[in-house]
Amino acid sequence: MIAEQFDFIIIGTGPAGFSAAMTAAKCGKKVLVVEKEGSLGGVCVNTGTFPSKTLREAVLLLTGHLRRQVFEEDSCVIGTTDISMDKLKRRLQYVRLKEHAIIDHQLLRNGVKLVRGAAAFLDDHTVTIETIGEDGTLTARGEYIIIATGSKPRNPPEVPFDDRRIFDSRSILDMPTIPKNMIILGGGVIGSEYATIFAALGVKVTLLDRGERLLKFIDHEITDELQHHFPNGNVEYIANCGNFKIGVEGELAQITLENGDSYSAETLFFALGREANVGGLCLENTGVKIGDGYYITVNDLYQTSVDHIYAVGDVVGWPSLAATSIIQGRLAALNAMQKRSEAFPKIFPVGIYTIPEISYVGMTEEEAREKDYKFVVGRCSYEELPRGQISGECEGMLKMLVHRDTREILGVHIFGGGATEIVHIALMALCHNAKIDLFIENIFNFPTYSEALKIAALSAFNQIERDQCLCP
Ligand SMILES: Cc1cc2nc3c(=O)[nH]c(=O)nc-3n(C[C@H](O)[C@H](O)[C@H](O)COP(=O)(O)OP(=O)(O)OC[C@H]3O[C@@H](n4cnc5c(N)ncnc54)[C@H](O)[C@@H]3O)c2cc1C
Ligand SMILES: NC(=O)c1ccc[n+]([C@@H]2O[C@H](COP(=O)([O-])OP(=O)(O)OC[C@H]3O[C@@H](n4cnc5c(N)ncnc54)[C@H](O)[C@@H]3O)[C@@H](O)[C@H]2O)c1
Repeated sequence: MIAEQFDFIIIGTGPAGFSAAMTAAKCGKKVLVVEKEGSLGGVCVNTGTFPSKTLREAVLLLTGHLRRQVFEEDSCVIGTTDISMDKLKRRLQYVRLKEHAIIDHQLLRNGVKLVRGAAAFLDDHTVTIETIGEDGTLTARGEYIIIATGSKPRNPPEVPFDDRRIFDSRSILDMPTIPKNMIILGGGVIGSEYATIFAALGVKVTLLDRGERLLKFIDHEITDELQHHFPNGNVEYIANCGNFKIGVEGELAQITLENGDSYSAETLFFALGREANVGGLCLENTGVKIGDGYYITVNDLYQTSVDHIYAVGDVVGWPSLAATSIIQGRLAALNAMQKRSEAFPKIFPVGIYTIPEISYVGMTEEEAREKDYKFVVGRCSYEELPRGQISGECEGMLKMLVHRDTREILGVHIFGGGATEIVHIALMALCHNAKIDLFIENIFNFPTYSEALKIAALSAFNQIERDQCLCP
């Protein structure tokens, strides 16, 4: 069989693969994209980012979560309204289908060839594709190949997943009904986001983690705020859970901890991390090396150990975000074409879509202390923020870490409405080594959530001035 020749073969249509394909196609390259699933967009569109964020918005709308706070209405949801899993699933599917069509159309109009099927390497330049349709097995040769195969939930074999009582992040949204109670194992991003979403829906959630606190990597004051404001008080957090055994007892899922404590619920959601999709790629037919945790090893240009094979997105490990995968895909394609030299940004924001949401950029207070920085913390509470009062979002805060001598902003951490949007203003400030004066001297729309940045900057300014007066 003669293999068709391409400038680029890209394996996977998640954010990493899609962005690589578009970058190469816009530069006039002949591009083949291979996708093994029937639907385009990867975990991002089908089981991860899109569905979880769509569920969050749907739950906020249908339960009237904010409205209930503003008008002090009762919080009980299940059984009192027409919210059902079927209704939620219809909304998730509508958004997925819209996105599939957008991706399909954008690839088509940019001349990218799309083949649906599983790709595997024959050698360093050739892949075979077991197509889903009637085309059988195809072979293609690429001058460059970009692996963007993503990740899947890390599911240990001893956990009896049955997609009826015990679920992972792929299957949780296929639950037939909304349970009255749920155990979530894992206080990482997935566990914390879903815990607050289901809690807002009226589900009693028991959230277990082996760590002392949720979301260990974020500023501790922000996690404390999250734990104090769990929606409807419906989340019980159990820290330091230790080893566990998971089973089923009648119709209930059950988890027993090493200290003997046992918890049962209609649903158990296992959310303990993810692992790279490298199985089935036949990487042994290439010189591509796999490193710690089975992630593909890459250099700063996203080249694997074979110069013309690149890898991007979740398959290379941290930070494993849709946000960062998009830029990695672009960088790999640009580097292969030797177009221009851009580097992965040193500073980037993280958005966590709990209810209320969290976002941050830059150093945490704990990091600033460890590094012995001289800093002050400027704060703004949403209770005192006009926009917070008006919108009924009084649960929230913004803290700004500021260097005491230079007045440069070191980090911004936000918990509350608009957090994942306003963080980008802070990002721009950090990228330009801005001082708090930038926020103090410029005019912001009023009333806005962004004003929290101005108030926190003023609060930091006052502390610096006061300290300078005390110690001239
Ligand atoms: C529940 C959840 C919520 C999330 N929320 C967010 C969020 O809010 N914000 C954020 O930035 N990130 C979020 N993420 C992370 C984000 O979804 C991932 O970082 C992102 O999808 C990774 O993109 P990717 O292109 O590397 O891989 P993926 O999106 O996983 O896509 C990989 C694609 O490759 C295909 N593939 C695999 N092997 C082959 C093969 N051999 N041949 C052909 N095709 C193959 C797969 O079918 C898949 O379509 C979330 C993840 C989860 C699980
Ligand atoms: N908003 C976002 O950007 C977003 C949202 C969801 C997911 N994601 C991506 O998905 C990835 C995976 O998320 P995740 O939450 O599954 O993984 P994670 O690695 O973030 O969290 C896993 C959690 O499980 C805990 N844990 C691990 N082993 C344990 C054990 N044996 N017993 C008890 N607790 C244990 C860890 O302490 C950790 O808190 C994230 O790293 C992130 O990249 C991003």
